[in-house]
Amino acid sequence: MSTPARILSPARVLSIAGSDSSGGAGIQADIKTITMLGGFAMTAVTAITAQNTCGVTMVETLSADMVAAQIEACVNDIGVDAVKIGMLGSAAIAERVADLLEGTGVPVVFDPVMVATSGSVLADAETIAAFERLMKLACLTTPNVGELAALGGDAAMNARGIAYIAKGGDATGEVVEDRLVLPGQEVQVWTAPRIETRHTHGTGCTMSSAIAVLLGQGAPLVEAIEDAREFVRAALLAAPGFGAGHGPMGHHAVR
Ligand SMILES: Nc1ncnc2c1ncn2[C@@H]1O[C@H](COP(=O)(O)OP(=O)(O)OP(=O)(O)O)[C@@H](O)[C@H]1O
Ligand SMILES: Cc1ncc(CO)c(N)n1
Repeated sequence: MSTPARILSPARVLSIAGSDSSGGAGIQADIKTITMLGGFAMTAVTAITAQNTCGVTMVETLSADMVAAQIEACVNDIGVDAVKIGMLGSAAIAERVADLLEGTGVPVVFDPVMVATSGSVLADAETIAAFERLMKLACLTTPNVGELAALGGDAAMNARGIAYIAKGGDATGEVVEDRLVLPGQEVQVWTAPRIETRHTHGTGCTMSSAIAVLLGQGAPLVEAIEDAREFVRAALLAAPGFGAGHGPMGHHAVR
C-alpha cells in the first residue's frame, strides 16, 4: 500500500512566538495545534515567560540576533510553508522579523499579542508601534476585541489596507462572533454559541497557528479560518480542567 503524500510531506510551519511554561498558550499551544492538524512544527522563541493559568510571573526576552538565527536556521535547511507570529517581546525583534519575512511570499498569520488571558501585559507601547510592518506583510492579522481597539479600530485598519479577522472570544454575550475584513471585499461574519468555560487560555494562539498550518497545506483563507474555528471549538470542549485560573484547552484530545 502506498503512503499518502500528505504524510510524506507535512506542511512546514514556523511559529515565531513566546514560550508559555504552563503549556496552554504561546509556542507550546502552537506546536500542539500544528502537530494535531498534521503539520511539522518549528519554532523561533522570542521570549520565555514563567506563566500559569493565573498569570505571568516573569518574562525574559531574547535578543533580536537570537530570534533571527533561529528563523534562518529553519528557513535555510528545512524550509517553511507558512509562518505564525505571536508574542514578539520587543520592538527590535518585531523589526528584525519584518526584515526577514518581507518579500518572501510565504503566508504569514500575525496574532498581535498584547495581553494574556490572565490579564498580564505581554507587549509594551514601543513593541505595539512596531507591529505595523508585520500587519502589512501578513496575509491575516488576528486581533481580539482589545487588540483591535489598541490598533486604532476598524477605521484605522481599513485605512491602512490590513487584512484581519476581529475575534470575539473576549467580548461578552451568548454568541461569539468572528469578523473577517479583507481590503476591497465584503465583510464575512461567523457566529457560534459561546462555550461556557473559564478554560480559554491560548485560544488566540491556537486559532492563529491552526490557520497558518491549514494555509501551509494549501487551503484557501476562508476554508482555513472555518477549519481553525472548528479546531478551537473542539479543543475548548476537550479542556482538561487544569489550574485554578484560565486553564488550557485540550489540543491533545481533538480527533
Ligand atoms: N468561550 C468561547 N466559546 C466559543 N468560542 C470561543 C470562546 N472563546 C474564544 N472562542 C473562539 O476562539 C477564537 C480565538 O478568539 P479569542 O477572541 O479568544 O482570542 P484571544 O483573545 O486572542 O485569545 P487568548 O486567550 O489566547 O489571548 C475565536 O474564533 C473565538 O470565536
Ligand atoms: C507566551 C504567550 N503568548 C501568547 C499568550 C496569549 O494568550 C500568552 N498567554 N503567552
